[in-house]
Amino acid sequence: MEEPKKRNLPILPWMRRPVDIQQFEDCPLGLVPCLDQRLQAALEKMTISSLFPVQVAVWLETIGPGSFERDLCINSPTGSGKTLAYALPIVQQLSTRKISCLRALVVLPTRDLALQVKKVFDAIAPAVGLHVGLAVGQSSIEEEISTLIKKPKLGVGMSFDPEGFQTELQSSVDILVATPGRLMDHIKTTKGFSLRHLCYLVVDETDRFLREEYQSWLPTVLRLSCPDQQEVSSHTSSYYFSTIGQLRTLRRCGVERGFKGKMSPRLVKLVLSATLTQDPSKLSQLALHHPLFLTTGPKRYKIPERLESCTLICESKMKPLYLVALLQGLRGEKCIVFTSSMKRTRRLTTLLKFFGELPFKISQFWGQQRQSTRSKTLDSFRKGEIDVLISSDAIARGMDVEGVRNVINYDMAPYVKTYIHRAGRTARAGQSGRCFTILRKGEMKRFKEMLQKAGEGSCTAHTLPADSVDQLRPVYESGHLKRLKEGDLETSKKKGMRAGGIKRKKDDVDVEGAAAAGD
Ligand SMILES: Nc1ncnc2c1ncn2[C@@H]1O[C@H](COP(=O)(O)OP(=O)(O)OP(=O)(O)O)[C@@H](O)[C@H]1O
Repeated sequence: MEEPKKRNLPILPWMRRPVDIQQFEDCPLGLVPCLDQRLQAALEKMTISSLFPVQVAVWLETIGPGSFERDLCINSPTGSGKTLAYALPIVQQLSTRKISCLRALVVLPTRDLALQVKKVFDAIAPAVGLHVGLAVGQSSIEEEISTLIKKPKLGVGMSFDPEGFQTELQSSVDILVATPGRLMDHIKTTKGFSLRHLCYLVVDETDRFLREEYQSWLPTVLRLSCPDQQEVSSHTSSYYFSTIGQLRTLRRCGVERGFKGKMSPRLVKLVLSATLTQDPSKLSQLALHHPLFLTTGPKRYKIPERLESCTLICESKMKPLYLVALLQGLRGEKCIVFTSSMKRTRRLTTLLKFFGELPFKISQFWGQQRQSTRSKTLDSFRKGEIDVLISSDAIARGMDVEGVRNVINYDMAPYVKTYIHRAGRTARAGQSGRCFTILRKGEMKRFKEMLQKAGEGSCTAHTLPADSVDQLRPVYESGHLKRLKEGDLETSKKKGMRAGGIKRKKDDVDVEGAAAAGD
């Protein structure tokens, strides 16, 4: 797949002189200025003894002298601890709140990521009496509403009628972690769900969001979280915020926002990614207020310090054999193998199963599996019951699984951003890791160019033990491919019959693909 042609975009003035996160060092918890003792204890319970550089940098711009005065755009490598970088200051800041209402909204592109981020908030927020909610699809909306909205206490014989109680309904949660679709469902239909008290908006994996199909939630949230602007229609809001909104300065004040007679502090936004877009038109959708750019080093992208990039060259048809030989050599170390689509993920998993007894346990993960299946698979992978996870790009962004030692690109990443996010599933939190890419000879040049863009100057050519591939060859050539082809044929015949001869929908490239293409 060809990388889309680069447009020469002007660099926004505020992006030209960023804060370099590299100038910060790990900071022991005892030395973090103003850190609430209860939060320190909660962090220690998580076995965290010091803050990482990006967490220190963000802390200083929020709780420290920066005092949340500016919106923050944070570009920091995969696994560098961005989640806690925003969760900790928000929780500390809300710890003094008097009334429970929805004050912080964290939006993530996938359910799996939302679940993961909620766990981080759950580990610290209860320590200061805050409640965290979750709004994601593929779960019962009624159950979700019952966790998000407090029902009023009723007298004997009275029944609950949400219409009648609309103005009195209160949020049960102070912080909400959500995916855009379910968030919009609540905005449109849940009685008592209100964004008018919102103080903090976090857009994690920002560049995934600033794509067309995700755009509608953002203007809606911006409009509804600004109480005096609720009448601005969504049609006019993007113009409004890109012009008047940026010139207007709502003064921050230390009072609870949204209550009668008090000034409303503006909504503070934190946007983050390991591959933050620099495209002015995309960033303008966020209506950033006096933004401050925090980035790591002088280059646009940075991959983790202790990540080693390796290549393995072979002919296309030999890829399965090289993969099996490579996995055998890794001796059960936790690995994620990335393919280019859901279909290829299923196919490769089936193919590996034809090899019979292999010295590692495999499973598969792709975007359109049921949520319960995906969560179960991730859980088993985390627990070490699975050694090798074959996956589409559904897992490429943000997913944090401890102990992943290797990432293998069975299919080369189509874009530099995809490479960075896939590779970033290993070498997290200062650990070491390797990212292997299986390539055809002709792909080498393009791969090296991509590595350079990713800020990685070198890669190691990995060699397999001389006979490891040859040993697999006879059994593979005699039967596996043939059986897989027959299996494929059978499945498509059945599907064809079920669909009444209607052509099947094109098997898609899973979520990451198109997202990584732009800017
Ligand atoms: N201060 C810390 N000390 C030790 N471990 C930490 C600390 N902060 C975060 N971690 C751990 O580092 C890992 C990576 O953190 P996190 O998922 O927030 O990274 P990220 O920067 O968001 O990565 P990505 O860009 O891939 O989403 C997690 O396992 C987290 O528990």
